[in-house]
Amino acid sequence: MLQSMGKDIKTFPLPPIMDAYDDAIGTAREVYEEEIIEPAAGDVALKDCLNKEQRAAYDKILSAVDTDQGGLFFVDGPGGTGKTYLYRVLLATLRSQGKIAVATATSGVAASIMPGGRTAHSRFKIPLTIDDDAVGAFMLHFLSLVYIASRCYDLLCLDNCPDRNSLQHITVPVPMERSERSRRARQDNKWRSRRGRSRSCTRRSCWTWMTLTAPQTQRLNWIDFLERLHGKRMLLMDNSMNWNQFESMLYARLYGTRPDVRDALALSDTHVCTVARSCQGALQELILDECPNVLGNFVVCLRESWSNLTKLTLNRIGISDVQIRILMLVGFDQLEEFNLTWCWCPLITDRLLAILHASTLPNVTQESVDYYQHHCEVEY
Ligand SMILES: Nc1ncnc2c1ncn2[C@@H]1O[C@H](COP(=O)(O)OP(=O)(O)OP(=O)(O)O)[C@@H](O)[C@H]1O
Repeated sequence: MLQSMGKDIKTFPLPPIMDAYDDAIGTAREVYEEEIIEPAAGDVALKDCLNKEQRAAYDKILSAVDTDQGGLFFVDGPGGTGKTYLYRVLLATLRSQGKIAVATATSGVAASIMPGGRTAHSRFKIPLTIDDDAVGAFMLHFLSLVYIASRCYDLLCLDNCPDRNSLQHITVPVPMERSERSRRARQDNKWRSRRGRSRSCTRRSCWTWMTLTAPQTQRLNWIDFLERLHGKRMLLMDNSMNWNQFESMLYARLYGTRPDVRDALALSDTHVCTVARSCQGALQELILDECPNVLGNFVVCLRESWSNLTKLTLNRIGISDVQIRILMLVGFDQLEEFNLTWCWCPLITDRLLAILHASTLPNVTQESVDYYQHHCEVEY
């Protein structure tokens, strides 16, 4: 057929692989690859041609990005009504402002018609072998929110979303207004603990608050993950039997040093606060003291084993004025126990967690994947 048109297969070579990424630049590959996409000047100008409905969607979505409020929008319409056109303009506008807009689609064909488009499976490293569409769809949205919340990306377009229902289960958290008290405290460069002691609060805004009680191998992967999300200050509550080993690895990974304090509450301003198994009383105090001052991006609560402490943590955070973007509870069946009306909270079960680890985290070991495959009985 090609020959009949005077062509040859050699006229259509594979696109060249241009991998200019270099670890040494210190930017994550996912961010680098999106940052280098140049918006076509013509695409930015297309915004003047948007029709009324497209313009309304464009304004609403851009406003959610510009005001830092976030949002989850489902753009629907019959074929040929201009959805991809809208994405094209949005992508170009944000990219021309130096923001990172990620164009993904669930099929290669759909991805190829968006500038810089990639399949979601490729972008988020979702394994193609996922057998349950609902899980796959949920993961797409979940990961997109994680990336956006982590400030890696400003906007994510997911064209040809396979499962609109999964969107209905997800609402995006609206960051809470910080109270006057916190603002004043920050201005004074002090905050007052429950017992009236004053401490410096200048760096508290970057706390990442985690409760980690997952198996050893998984825990290390979470550290990689959070590192990638630029979360540097962490409070780890841990009930690991292998506490010393874990703690050493954590410190070595983050700081190249070992902690001074072992098997004790070690709370300081030096980025990582660790709490050992034997210190539950101290931990309780810590929660009461520190939670009102957490302004981090994430609360990650894994497992039920410290249910009471987790509940205490959540209640403390709930009554404070925390700007929490994503709360994940893993393996908690009774969400109503918690006062969660203030926060977006998907329930991540073991199965989802296994996929998350297997697909997105670096250095996932076969051992950790096997662990979940053999121990996961709860289905999403
Ligand atoms: N406001 C507009 N001004 C001019 N052309 C437009 C406008 N909106 C869409 N188009 C054109 O209409 C055609 C169909 O638009 P588009 O591909 O965006 O539709 P779609 O809803 O994504 O379709 P599908 O669901 O089949 O993917 C394209 O050629 C596009 O350039």
